[in-house]
Amino acid sequence: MLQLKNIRKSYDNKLTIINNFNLDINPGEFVVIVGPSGCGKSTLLRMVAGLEEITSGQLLLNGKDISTFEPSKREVAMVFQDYALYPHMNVYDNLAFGLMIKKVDPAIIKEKVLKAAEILDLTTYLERKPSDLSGGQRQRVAMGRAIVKDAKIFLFDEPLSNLDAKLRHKMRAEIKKFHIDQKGTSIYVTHDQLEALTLADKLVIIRAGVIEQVGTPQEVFNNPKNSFVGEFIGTPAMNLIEVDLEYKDGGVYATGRNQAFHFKLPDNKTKFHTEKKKSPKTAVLGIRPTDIILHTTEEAGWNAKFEVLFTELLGHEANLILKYGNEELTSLIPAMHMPKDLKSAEFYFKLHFAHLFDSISGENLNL
Ligand SMILES: Nc1ncnc2c1ncn2[C@@H]1O[C@H](COP(=O)(O)OP(=O)(O)OP(=O)(O)O)[C@@H](O)[C@H]1O
Repeated sequence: MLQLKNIRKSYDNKLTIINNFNLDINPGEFVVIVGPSGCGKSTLLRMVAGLEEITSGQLLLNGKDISTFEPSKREVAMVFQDYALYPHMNVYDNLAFGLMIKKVDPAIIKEKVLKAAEILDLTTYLERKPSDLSGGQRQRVAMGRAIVKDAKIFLFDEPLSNLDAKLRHKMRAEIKKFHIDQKGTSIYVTHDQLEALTLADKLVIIRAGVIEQVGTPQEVFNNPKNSFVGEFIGTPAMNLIEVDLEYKDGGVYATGRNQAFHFKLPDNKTKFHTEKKKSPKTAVLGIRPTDIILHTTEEAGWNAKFEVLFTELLGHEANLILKYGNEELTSLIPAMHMPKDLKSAEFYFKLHFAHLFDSISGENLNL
């Protein structure tokens, strides 16, 4: 088990990049750390690898503090975004190099390299230089170097960001398979929330070096702790709409700016009032694009008319940009449901899936 306890990183004791970072990582877990560019993800990973000094806090591996250990003594292997392959060496030597430096018996090196090459389907490329490989093959060589190290913990620093979309999708599946086959523990850093949702057993969302939420992808997606997480996870991004709240007739009513819509909130969204006895005058309504659908006559209630500003056809889905006052909302609907009259189409908000966030702190009012 790997534990990060009160980890802090600052440069020159002034600029704090990571603050009070606490995380438990269980054996065999695939942990994905996701956050916007510059939030400290790579720094965190480099501290676990031993490539960056930890300013304060503890890094415990099975209870033992390894925060001052040399990288080679940490049982970790890191796969970098730019693969960090030696350009003048062929694949075999790239895989073997780390072991050669450690003066491992050549027969054992050969055995390990050939095994790693077989696992990663690289056997026919062993003589090639990195420049003669595709992006995906280079990525596999980088993973091969992690395998031959016999590491228990694999660290991935945005390993797919240099690949095109199709290959990224393929390599994502390969990395997950690699993790399962190696029976190791993986920590994977990305700013791509789709990669995060699809790979993680445990998802960690960070902003400016601080953890915003930890949970399974489903937990985080269904119950975002605040509007930052709600907007960051899920694509297209969650719509955030400022609303005024009114408390009357035993219910809570929300009104959009410019009176664009007015509706009673479902009971499961008003626990902040009924159970926590809070009565804020304003809030931010978070609603996912897939929860704004075209209104049909069977559905009663929470509907409003919008102009469709423009449409993006994505094969079987369509992204609609709706005009709301001076703002825009996004709706994602099946392409076959495209409205006929784009000037005035009626949409239905699935409010029982919406979220209400505090106007100032952004906290989910119902959690
Ligand atoms: N040696 C350094 N001295 C001062 N600041 C640094 C140093 N190295 C990194 N930083 C700063 O630390 C912050 C976090 O950097 P880091 O590379 O960890 O972010 P990241 O979340 O991995 O970003 P990205 O997704 O863009 O790779 C950034 O603001 C960066 O400018």
